[in-house]
Order: sequence, then C-alpha cells, then structure tokens
Amino acid sequence: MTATKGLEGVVAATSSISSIIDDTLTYVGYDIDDLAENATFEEVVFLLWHRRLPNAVELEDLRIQLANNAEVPSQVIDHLKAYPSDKVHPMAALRTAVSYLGLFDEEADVQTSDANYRKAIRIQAKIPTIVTAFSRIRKGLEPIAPRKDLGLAANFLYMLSGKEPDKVAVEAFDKALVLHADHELNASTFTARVCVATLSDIYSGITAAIGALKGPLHGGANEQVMKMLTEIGSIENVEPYIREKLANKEKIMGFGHRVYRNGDPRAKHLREMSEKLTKLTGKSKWYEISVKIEQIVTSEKNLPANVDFYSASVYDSLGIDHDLFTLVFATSRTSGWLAHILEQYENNRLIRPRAEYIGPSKQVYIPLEKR
Ligand SMILES: CC(=O)SCCNC(=O)CCNC(=O)[C@H](O)C(C)(C)COP(=O)(O)OP(=O)(O)OC[C@H]1O[C@@H](n2cnc3c(N)ncnc32)[C@H](O)[C@@H]1OP(=O)(O)O
Ligand SMILES: O=C([O-])CC(=O)C(=O)O
Repeated sequence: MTATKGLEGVVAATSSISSIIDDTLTYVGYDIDDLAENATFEEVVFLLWHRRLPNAVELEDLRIQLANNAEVPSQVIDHLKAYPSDKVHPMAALRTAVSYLGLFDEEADVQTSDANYRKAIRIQAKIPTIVTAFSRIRKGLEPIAPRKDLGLAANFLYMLSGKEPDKVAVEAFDKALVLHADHELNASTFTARVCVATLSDIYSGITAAIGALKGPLHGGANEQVMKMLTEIGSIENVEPYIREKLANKEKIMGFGHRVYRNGDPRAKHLREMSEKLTKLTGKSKWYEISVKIEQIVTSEKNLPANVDFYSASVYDSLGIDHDLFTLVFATSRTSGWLAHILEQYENNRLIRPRAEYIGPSKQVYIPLEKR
C-alpha cells in the first residue's frame, strides 16, 4: 500500500453535482460563467439539490420556504450571546451555533429523504441569520429578524447592517454566493461526506464541514488575503512585500489550487466585481494592490489567483468585517455541502480508506517499571 500525500488525484466518489474538467467548472453541467452572469443564488440552490433549474413557481416556492424558515430558536440567539465573542473566531462561533441549532430540530435524527430535504431548507435558511446575529451581538447590537419579502442575499445584508441594501450590493453579493456554492470534492465537502457516510446526521455533517472550511489553506484564505492587503497598505509596498514572502518560501494567500492548473474560472468574475465595487466605494486601492500582487505572483511562480483572492476586496467593499469573510463563503457553500450530503445518503457506503503504516514494527512490550 502506497499513500498519495493529500490524496492528490485520487477519485474518491461519484457525483452528479459539480465537475472540474480541464479547468472548467460546471454545476450540473452548466458552466459557471453562464450561471455567474444569469442565475440567482436561489436558482443555484435548487439546481444543486434537484439537478435541474427551477421554473418560476418552483423558484418562488423555494424563496418562500427559505424566508419562512430563516428565524432561529431564541435559545440559539441566547447561546450566541454567551460566547466570549472578543476572543473567538466567528467561524468557531458558527461551527458551535450550527451544532447547537441541531439540538432544537426534532427531525435531526430522522433519516428519510423527505426529512433530510426539510432539514436542508432549514439549515440553509438559518445560517445567514446566525452569521449576522453573531456579528451584531459582538458589537453590542441586537440581532435583526429576517424579512419574509427578501431573497437570501438581500436578507443577509439587511440583517447585517439593519439597512435596506442597495441593488448593486445585493446583486454583487448574490453573484459571490453563486460563485462559491459548490466545488466538487473540496476539503470541506469531502469532510461532510465522510461524516454522514457513517449515517450520522446532517447537522454533524455541516458542523464538520464548517470546521474544515475554517482553515487558511481552504476557505479561511479570503480573510488572510485582506490581512495581507492591509499589511501592504500601498501600491509601492507590494513589490518588496511579495518578493520577500516568495524569497522566504512563504505562501501568498489566494493563489494556487490543487485542481486548477491554468487558473480558477471564478477568479475573473470576482476580479471584475472588485474593480467595479472598489471604485464605487472609494476603495480602488485594494483592487490596484491586488492586481499588482497577481502580476508578480503569476510571473514569478506561475500561480494563478483562486476564488479567495479577489473575493476579499469584494466583501470589504460591501462593508463586511474581515473576519466574517469565511462565513460568507460558508453561507454559500452550505448549499453545496447539503447537496453532497443528500447525494451521499442516496447511495451510501462508509468512507474508510487505508493508511500506509510508516511507524516502527516488531516492538516488544516493556513493563512500566523498566521504562
Ligand atoms: C476555496 C479554496 O480552498 S481555494 C485555496 C485557498 N487557499 C489558499 O489560497 C492558500 C494558498 N495556497 C495554497 O496553500 C496551495 O496552493 C493550496 C493549499 C491551495 C493547494 O495546495 P497543494 O495542491 O497541496 O500544493 P502545495 O501546497 O503542495 O504547493 C505546491 C508548490 O507550489 C507552491 N505554492 C502553492 N501555493 C502557493 C502560494 N499560494 N504561494 C506560494 N507558493 C505556493 C508550494 O510552496 C509548493 O512549492 P514547492 O514544490 O517548491 O515546495
Ligand atoms: O476545490 C478546492 O480544493 C477548493 C476550492 O476552490 C473550493 O472549495 O471552492
């Protein structure tokens, strides 16, 4: 038995949800470029969960179901209020709150496909409420209840700020959600599938996935990108900062990818959005610094930007706190995690690979008093 480090190139599941072939990303066969330009997040959620686009009635029905299920039990809000919010990362708060939320779902351990679908709606609907409530609570503000007349993107921005979001912001946020919704067998989705393949419940699968997304090699990279942009601070500092990092063999956050070789197709959409939104908000500096970083890293290391790179300046332009960036990713990716969890349940087999043992062998037990 020979291990493949990081399971690179290992095909670990069949799936009909999304694919990456020759650097092209599709959701159920629809090119991400097509969806980014034309689809709303709710349409993508329906597509991932049903493997077809909804008609107008089905889409409105899903929007209503998500809106009707967006409130969270008061115990969850009280729980969020008890977190040491000045000390914990918001991803840890989200992970804990989603696990806690599961305690109030009477169907949490009911494993029929109808019950699993109902739970998928509830989880997708409630995550924006949890994220925005935590954000407000830690600032000493009261959470804002979700509105039934808004779509998921608009509701998220409304609950975050308490103000009716403008059309440009809602459209940009919705597009970001479309771009992040699913991505084949990435680390967090694989984690979710491994978890539920033991026939554990959906809340456990989503909680595990949030834990995996939190890391800076995966979803946590978008926050690190903003940290880097802030440290660089001005266009003149880009060159020395990046060259020093590369010379020290440090990773530049937001670059590289396990699967894409010639670039992440989502990055160009986020680059365009970053250019437009940073200009509108008087924060063009972040876009210009980002472009310069990209030029250097691409020419020096031949590493293209990934989805996390330009999403940082996009979220900053939308007024989102930097340590909430990965929670925005989680809000969107929950749709993909849920699609994969439902797919795993439909055709389940325990996921249990092997390890290549490289430790000592033929050891003889030494009694405690002789050690
Ligand atoms: C949504 C997402 O999860 S997208 C990815 C988000 N993560 C990041 O942006 C973090 C930065 N990027 C990385 O750490 C990596 O490119 C990953 C984790 C995305 C992919 O990792 P892997 O496929 O395991 O590649 P690995 O880390 O082995 O890198 C291969 C080589 O490229 C280099 N490399 C990879 N990414 C980077 C980077 N961002 N900056 C500098 N060098 C890099 C590595 O140092 C390594 O060089 P070496 O062969 O000389 O040692
Ligand atoms: O696929 C991956 O390894 C990481 C990624 O880009 C994603 O999850 O969107």
